Amino acid sequence: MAALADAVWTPVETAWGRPSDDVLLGSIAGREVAFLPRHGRGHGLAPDEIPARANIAALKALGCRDVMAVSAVGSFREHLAPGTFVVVDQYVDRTIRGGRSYFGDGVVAHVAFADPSCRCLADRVEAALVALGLPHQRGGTMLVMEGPQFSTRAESRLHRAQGLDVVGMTGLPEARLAREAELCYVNLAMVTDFDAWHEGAVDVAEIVRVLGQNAANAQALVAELAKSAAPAGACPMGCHAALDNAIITPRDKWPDATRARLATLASRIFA
Ligand SMILES: CSC[C@H]1O[C@H](OP(=O)(O)O)[C@H](O)[C@@H]1O
Ligand SMILES: Nc1ncnc2[nH]cnc12
Repeated sequence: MAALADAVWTPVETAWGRPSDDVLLGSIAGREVAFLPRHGRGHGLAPDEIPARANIAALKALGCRDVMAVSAVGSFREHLAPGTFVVVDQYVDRTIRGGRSYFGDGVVAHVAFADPSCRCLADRVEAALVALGLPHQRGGTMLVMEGPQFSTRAESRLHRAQGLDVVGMTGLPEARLAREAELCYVNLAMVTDFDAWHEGAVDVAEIVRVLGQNAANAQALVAELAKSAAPAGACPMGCHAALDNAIITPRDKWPDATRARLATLASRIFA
């Protein structure tokens, strides 16, 4: 992230443990920006080893309001060629990993997740893509698979026939947790390959090559997004009030330890 001024890698500890790595804190055009590599620097964490709860909790604790997640994805569509960006608006979950909620342990909550992406933040991401002239599609459904192996050809053909757009391994539970943490969240997926439905097979070397070719575009996009104005006050989509009407356990039944942990995530309710 060359655009990040005065950048410092900063350790963060959360009630859900340490995030994937230290967080790079800096600023772009006077706006504070935090960057967290979800696989860690050097890519030492497999998709199911990513501490997603700690990652989102760390960003929340640092005062982040908007989270743009960037993911490398395979494409199920002929027109979504490598190098294309997709502003993801829906997900289909094929993961089996745990750690998908901050709730439980005596405090039960069910947040709405019908519209998993923040439309206001997606508007700003789209505007940045347009400003930079980058190939993109606004909206698209990401299939999140467990991995770490890529899909079989049969799985890939099935998911393509189901009308899904892209496939990745990390978009969930991240988006679920961002909603519970009352953050605005959108995933910007960068297509690195046609998945196995296409000829040939997916190959990490090819993915890394395409990522390398498009890293400058992704960085320029983050810089452009940071320059765009966030709406003043609470998110009009309600992201900052996601826990209103979601908690079913009465306050007087909340165990102290759980309440204290949740207070680090949503102090307006649990502090
Ligand atoms: C390097 S290919 C597989 C790997 O790439 C994607 O990572 P991310 O979502 O963090 O960009 C995919 O989900 C897999 O984890
Ligand atoms: N084809 C693919 N399947 C799953 N995750 C991916 N990340 C990048 N390409 C992928």
